[in-house]
Amino acid sequence: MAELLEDDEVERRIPNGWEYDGDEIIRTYEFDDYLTAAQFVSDVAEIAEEEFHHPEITLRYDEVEVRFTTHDAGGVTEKDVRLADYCDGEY
Ligand SMILES: C[C@H](O)[C@H](O)[C@H]1CNC2=NC(N)=NC(=O)C2=N1
Repeated sequence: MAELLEDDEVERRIPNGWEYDGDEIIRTYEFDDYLTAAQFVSDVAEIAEEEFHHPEITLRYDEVEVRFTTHDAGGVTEKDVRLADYCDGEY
């Protein structure tokens, strides 16, 4: 099972634009329209399935909120930080 990262390591490792609330890392991506936002959700879902590590995603009219935590470990691990990078790459 993936090891939990210490708080200071999470803060240091998460990409710009991501926040850490102690249990999850969160980023809200902004879009010009709903369908572009929905396509981003689809792109993230594909990566999540490939990596078998799934975020909580909230799709709104012109933004998408992505939340990662590792349920099996009860907090943030290397997997979450890595997937955050992948999401930024799709944006
Ligand atoms: C059984 C367990 O749910 C699976 O191993 C995977 C599926 N996707 C997952 N996604 C996330 N975010 N955390 C997990 O611990 C996780 N576990």
